[in-house]
Amino acid sequence: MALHRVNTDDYRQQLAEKAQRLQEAYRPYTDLEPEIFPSPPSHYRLRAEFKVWHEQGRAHYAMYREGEHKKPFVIDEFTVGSELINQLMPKVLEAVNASEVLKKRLFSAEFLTTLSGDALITLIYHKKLDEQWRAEAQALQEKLGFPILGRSRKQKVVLERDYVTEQLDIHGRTYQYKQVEGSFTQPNGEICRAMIGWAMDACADDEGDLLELYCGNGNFTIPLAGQFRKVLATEISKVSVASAQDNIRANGVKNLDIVRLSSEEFTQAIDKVRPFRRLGDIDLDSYDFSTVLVDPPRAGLDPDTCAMVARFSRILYISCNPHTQLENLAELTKTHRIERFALFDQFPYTDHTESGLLLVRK
Ligand SMILES: C[S@@+](CC[C@H](N)C(=O)[O-])C[C@H]1O[C@@H](n2cnc3c(N)ncnc32)[C@H](O)[C@@H]1O
Repeated sequence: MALHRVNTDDYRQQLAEKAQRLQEAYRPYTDLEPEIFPSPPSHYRLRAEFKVWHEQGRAHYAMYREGEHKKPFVIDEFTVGSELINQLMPKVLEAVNASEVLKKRLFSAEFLTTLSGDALITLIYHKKLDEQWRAEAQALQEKLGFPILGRSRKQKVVLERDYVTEQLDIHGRTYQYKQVEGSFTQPNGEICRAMIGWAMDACADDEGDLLELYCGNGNFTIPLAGQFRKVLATEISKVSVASAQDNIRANGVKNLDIVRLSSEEFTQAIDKVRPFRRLGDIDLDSYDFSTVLVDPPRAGLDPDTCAMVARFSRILYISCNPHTQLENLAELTKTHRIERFALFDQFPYTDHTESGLLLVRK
């Protein structure tokens, strides 16, 4: 289904059906009913990417229907996108259509917004971006009051900044995050808050140290650091690690180290298969890990990481793909039982499901 327009009256029903499907799928491993975290029924997506379609000299936003990748259809609203995306869409399009320089060979427009009201617009072209483009994009940026970023093959033109700043209120505290264009950020802001709050509750009476793999920009790590003695987090993306370092400073966190290591590399490091210079002076033996948090990409945990994670007393496993989480559960439930089970409706009106599990050693 194309998601530019949705029927919000169906929301509760589709969520109930999704919860039932999830419960059925996990029944081999747990009798628990999932705790359900609903999304706002509209305007929940903080980022959006549109194809730009040119017709009779005018540019339009367009999307593809699933399975129809040759023929996009033109849209003029995007009800699942944040209010701010919907406010910016016509303004950007009007300015593009009023300027040959901004319009010519523009093929994609991306919007990144935050719950706290920040935004960044990326315009992507099939042409080299020159001084004239820069001047016109600068004028548009000033008119909009939000930064514009230009991209084309091997070119990235940052006029003001290439990131947005998010502020999330969770359990009475406000956390600040730098979110860089092109790097991973949770698409549904309210669900992101719910997931972090749930993870904090799941670790509330934990003592010891936390290890986090796939930590992104420190989205979970920074609030969770307040609940542990020491935290070590790892992530593969250079850009996300750099944002995480900035986010540590911005939030005044003192007990957290972030290292750029893939989960496969971290598994080798902790098993002393080989040393990693990227660990610097971090002594892995100085940690008394009680909990591991994993939030892997759709592929789930590779077999070696899964086996390493199974050595922890408590495993907090956030997943955007129940199929791979279930594959990992076949292994993890040999040693652990599921104590908490949650459904976060990150992607309403689609079959995509985000789930959370707390596994505790039997
Ligand atoms: C689903 S995102 C979660 C990020 C973070 N937990 C958050 O809430 O924003 C998965 C993250 O895993 C990272 N990643 C992908 N493959 C990885 C690997 N093999 N090892 C470590 N990190 C990886 C991605 O760069 C991405 O930041």
